[in-house]
Formats: sequence, C-alpha cells, structure tokens
Amino acid sequence: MRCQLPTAKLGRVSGTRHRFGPATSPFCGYIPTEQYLLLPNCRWTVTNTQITHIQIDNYGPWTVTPEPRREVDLQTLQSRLYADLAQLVGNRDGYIFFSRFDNMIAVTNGLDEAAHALIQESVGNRYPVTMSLSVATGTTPVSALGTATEQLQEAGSAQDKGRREVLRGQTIDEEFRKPTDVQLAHFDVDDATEKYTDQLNEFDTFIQIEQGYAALMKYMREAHNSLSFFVGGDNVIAVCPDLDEADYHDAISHVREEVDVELKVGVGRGRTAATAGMDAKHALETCRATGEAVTIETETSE
Ligand SMILES: Nc1nc2c(ncn2[C@@H]2O[C@H](COP(=O)(O)OP(=O)(O)OP(=O)(O)O)[C@@H](O)[C@H]2O)c(=O)[nH]1
Repeated sequence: MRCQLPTAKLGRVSGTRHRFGPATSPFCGYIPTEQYLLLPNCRWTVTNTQITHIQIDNYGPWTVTPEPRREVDLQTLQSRLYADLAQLVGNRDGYIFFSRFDNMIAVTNGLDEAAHALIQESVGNRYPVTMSLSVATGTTPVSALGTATEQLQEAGSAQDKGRREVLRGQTIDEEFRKPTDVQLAHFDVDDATEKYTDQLNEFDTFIQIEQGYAALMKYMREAHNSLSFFVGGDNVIAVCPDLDEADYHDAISHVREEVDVELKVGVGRGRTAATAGMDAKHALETCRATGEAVTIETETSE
C-alpha cells in the first residue's frame, strides 16, 4: 500500500485527517495524523511531487491572426516567456521545463496559490498572450501531471477563445511538506565532448544526444513513471518517484542497448526542486570522481 499524501485545495487549508491508500482500494480512507504516522506499510521515502502544467491560452489561433506571424517573433516570444518563467519559478525554488514551449511543465513544491497567481498576472501584464496554470500533486510525477492536465482540459480546449487565465488544482499544505518530496535525476552522456562534440559535425552530434534523450524519456515514462526533459548540452533532468539504484541502472542499460549511448546519473532528494536538483548535480560530480554510473545522495542537504 502506498500513502496518498494530503493536499490542500487551492485557497483552502486542509484539516488534520490524512487520506491513505489508492481511491479504488478497499483500504482507502481517512485517519488522524497520529495513526497515519504509525501506518506500517507507508513508505516514508515516498515522493510527493507538485506539478504545474502551464499552457499558453489560445496560442495556435494567435500565431496566425490576422495572418501568420513572423516565425522569428514567435521564437523570441516563446524563449523570453520560458526565460521569465525560469526566473519566476526558479526564484521560488521550483524548476520549469520548456517541453513544447506553448505547454510547459514545472515542479512547484513550495509554490502556493498566491505564488501561482502572481506569476500568471505578471505574464498577463507583460505579454501579448495569457497562460493557464493547473496544479496537482501525486506520489509519482506522471500521476500529478495527469491530474493537472485533466483539470485544464476540463476547463476548456487549448484553442478555446473563452478559456483564459485558468488557475486551478491543489498544492501541498506547508505542514505536510517533507525533505523527501521531490526526487530529481540529472543524467549526462559519458564523454560527450570526446566522443561526439570534438569528432562529428554539430548536427550529427545533436542526433546522437537526441537519440539518447528520446530513448531515455520514453523508457523513464513507461517503466519508471518519470518525466524527463532535455536541458541543454548532453544533459537530461528526470523528475522521478521513489526510484532506487537498480532502477537507474536499468534505465541506463536500456538506453545503451537501444541506441548505444552511455549515460551516468546523479540523484537528489529535497523539499523543493532546487534542493533536489543541486544534490543531483553534486551526485553527478561524485559519478565523475568515482567512475560509478549511478550515485544517489542519501542525505538531502536540507
Ligand atoms: N544544462 C546543463 N548543461 C550542462 C551542465 N553541465 C554540462 N552541461 C553541458 O553539457 C556539455 C558537455 O559537458 P560535460 O557533460 O561536462 O562534458 P563530457 O565531455 O560529457 O564529460 P563528462 O560529463 O565528464 O563525461 C557542456 O558543454 C554544456 O553545454 C549542467 O549542469 N546543466
């Protein structure tokens, strides 16, 4: 049985009862805090990732109204919006990934409704487009994102003129946040400079790196309920549930077998994406120093 950790509806404070068990399970229910803490089967290392799905409102029609807009201008808008959001989310210890630029995915543990509303308002005031935000939590990042996306889809289509600046979902109550809520894995291609960058033309290097990324992102999604994002160079950051060393070795082996790209990975845990991400980077440095393919920081730096 896995714990389902308590969350707060946006704008409301939850009580002290704790829900446990999957909603479909006969063991599901609500119990007081003291009993919840004593549940024998609860894995206290379980993650509780808070994910925000960000979607530019009615962007498709806007890009061709009144006629197709210059591509360079769209590229500028998208990259500036991402850069702004990286600061707005990052300064509050979250991480945001550009994914498709018109839709972005953020790890927002520590950002409450007010923080989301402020970010939304700031963008609405400064850009010719608005964006909708949907927040959800889950013991896996995939389930959290699934809920967040469903909430947004229920509010209307991405190309619905009337659906603007939606803000909905759930955040984690401060009192229930833990130093193990977020698990991030920072993957890196082994010796990318020597094998590819200094040997091949830039496009062929790009193909090698992207093939590694494509194989990894798909496998981590399907086998390990994780969301993996290319972040530049030869780096991929995966937002993971409570995976262990064997799971990471499994993913690395899969990528090696499928596309012959060799990876290493550093893993960190934290109350926020910022802490987990920094610990993951230190763990990756340990991989470089020891030659190990997988290093998991066992203590969070919090
Ligand atoms: N986004 C991001 N990019 C990075 C980071 N570290 C390195 N890079 C990028 O990755 C490229 C390759 O750097 P490395 O991964 O250090 O080089 P390498 O040749 O693969 O060497 P090893 O990683 O030690 O095997 C750099 O040019 C950067 O563009 C990081 O922490 N974040």
